[in-house]
Amino acid sequence: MGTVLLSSLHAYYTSRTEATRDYKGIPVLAVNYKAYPTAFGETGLAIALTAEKLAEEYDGIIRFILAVPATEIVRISESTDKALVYAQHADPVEPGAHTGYLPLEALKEAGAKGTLLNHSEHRIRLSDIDTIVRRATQLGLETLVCADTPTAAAAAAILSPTMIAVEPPELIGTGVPVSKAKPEVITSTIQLVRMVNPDVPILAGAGITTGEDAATAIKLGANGVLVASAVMKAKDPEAKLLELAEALAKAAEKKSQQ
Ligand SMILES: O=C(CO)COP(=O)(O)O
Repeated sequence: MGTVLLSSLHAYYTSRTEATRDYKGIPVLAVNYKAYPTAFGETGLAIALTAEKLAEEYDGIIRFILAVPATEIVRISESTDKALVYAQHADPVEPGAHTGYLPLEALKEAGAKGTLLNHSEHRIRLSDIDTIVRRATQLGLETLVCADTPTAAAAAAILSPTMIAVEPPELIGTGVPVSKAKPEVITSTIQLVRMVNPDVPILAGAGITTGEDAATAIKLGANGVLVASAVMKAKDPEAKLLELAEALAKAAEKKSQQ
């Protein structure tokens, strides 16, 4: 790719992402609550309070994101600050006659700081991702776009979301970690995404269960992990969050010394 094209793409990314936080260098621990029974009511809130406590302890070391069900955004965002509350999906509509849809403005009003988009369990069209990322940036909301393959991740990265996550659907919820079973998915994603977007943080997800799984993702070059069942189905979610946070912090520190 020509240098002129690359530098104009870079200027474009900078203009699109300046409304959002600087994630550079700080590993991300993103927890997707999905619609697990523990995601709602008191249990969902308890997990968020634990994450908030850890986010305060690990301030400047780990960035915590909680992608919670739409019904829980108000409750959880009222009790968190350092752990950022995201929605799990947004629709490409403005407030108006759209029964059952989730406009970005409504998510923001409820207290969300961003939204997950295009999860394998809730896919949307590329053109809709483009619209939502653009509008979210204007509204000061972050976007974490999920992709199922390295090429899909690169396609999403060109839209300049706040972050990208690659998650092979066949490993989601299996407890078989992408970082060990399919490390090439992470390394190819990094390689392809960096060809079109030099800065966007890249998370790895699917089957990430232990601190070691998370550390391996960092070793492979990921900027963080997106996890669900390991935390939401844990007997002790607090211990699991701590295990993941400690491992991410250690792996990131080791990496920065290399
Ligand atoms: O889909 C995921 C996160 O968005 C990954 O799910 P698991 O962590 O349960 O494999």
